[in-house]
Amino acid sequence: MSNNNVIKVKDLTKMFGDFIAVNAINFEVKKGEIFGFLGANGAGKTTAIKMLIGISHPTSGNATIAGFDIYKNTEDIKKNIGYMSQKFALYDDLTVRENITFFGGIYGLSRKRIKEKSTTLIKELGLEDVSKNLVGSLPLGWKQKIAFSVALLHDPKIVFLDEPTGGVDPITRRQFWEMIYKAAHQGTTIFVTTHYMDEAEYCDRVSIMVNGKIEALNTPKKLKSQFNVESMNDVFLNLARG
Ligand SMILES: Nc1ncnc2c1ncn2[C@@H]1O[C@H](COP(=O)(O)OP(=O)(O)OP(=O)(O)O)[C@@H](O)[C@H]1O
Repeated sequence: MSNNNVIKVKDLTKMFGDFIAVNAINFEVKKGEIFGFLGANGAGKTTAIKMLIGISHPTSGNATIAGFDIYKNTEDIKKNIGYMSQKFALYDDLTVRENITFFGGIYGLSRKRIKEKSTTLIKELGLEDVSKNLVGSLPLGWKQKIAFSVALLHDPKIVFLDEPTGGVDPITRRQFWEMIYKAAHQGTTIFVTTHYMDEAEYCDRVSIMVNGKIEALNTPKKLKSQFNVESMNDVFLNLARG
């Protein structure tokens, strides 16, 4: 195993009673890689992510995140990762700047650093005119772009994105992915779930989970050639149909 692998997962399993939600999954993710974690609804993606970020205890198996053990080093994991999802991102009743300040505080950044980061971030996102507006008043796509930047505030080694672009229009999704590429280019590892197959094409490698198991894992190009199809959508349909 190379030291370049910032996520290492070995036989990771989660059971709820007799039901196996995540069934002995294995994979590794490299520094700066964009890793797509795909699967139909209920395949086990969120359950797996919860174990990887140290908020759910596995039934069995192992994993390390940025070198930290998911059983023993959950606090270190939290300091070294960012997280955002479609369901939880920012506080609607705080302004853009207040959200940045709030999350910066949670991540342990100094007041000075928070101020610097807010100014740069608001400028980079072109949000100068709305920085004092409540986040709840902004379009969903803007919120998700701000939420992604906020998830990167503390310069995490890995960022976990659970359906970050759900419900966002195609143009804004494309802009969101430009932000993902930029972060990955700067060395941040991106672990992303999505139901949009065009987004699967943007990933360096993609795993596809079916009923708790990883049934395929490779680059989009190799997956398409393996299944002898033209698109990731067809790869996905082949696997989901079983
Ligand atoms: N706390 C729980 N107790 C019992 N079953 C659970 C629990 N959490 C998840 N499950 C079940 O585990 C399976 C996997 O759920 P999970 O949320 O991980 O899927 P998912 O791939 O993230 O789906 P989606 O794309 O809909 O978010 C589902 O059948 C779900 O009902």
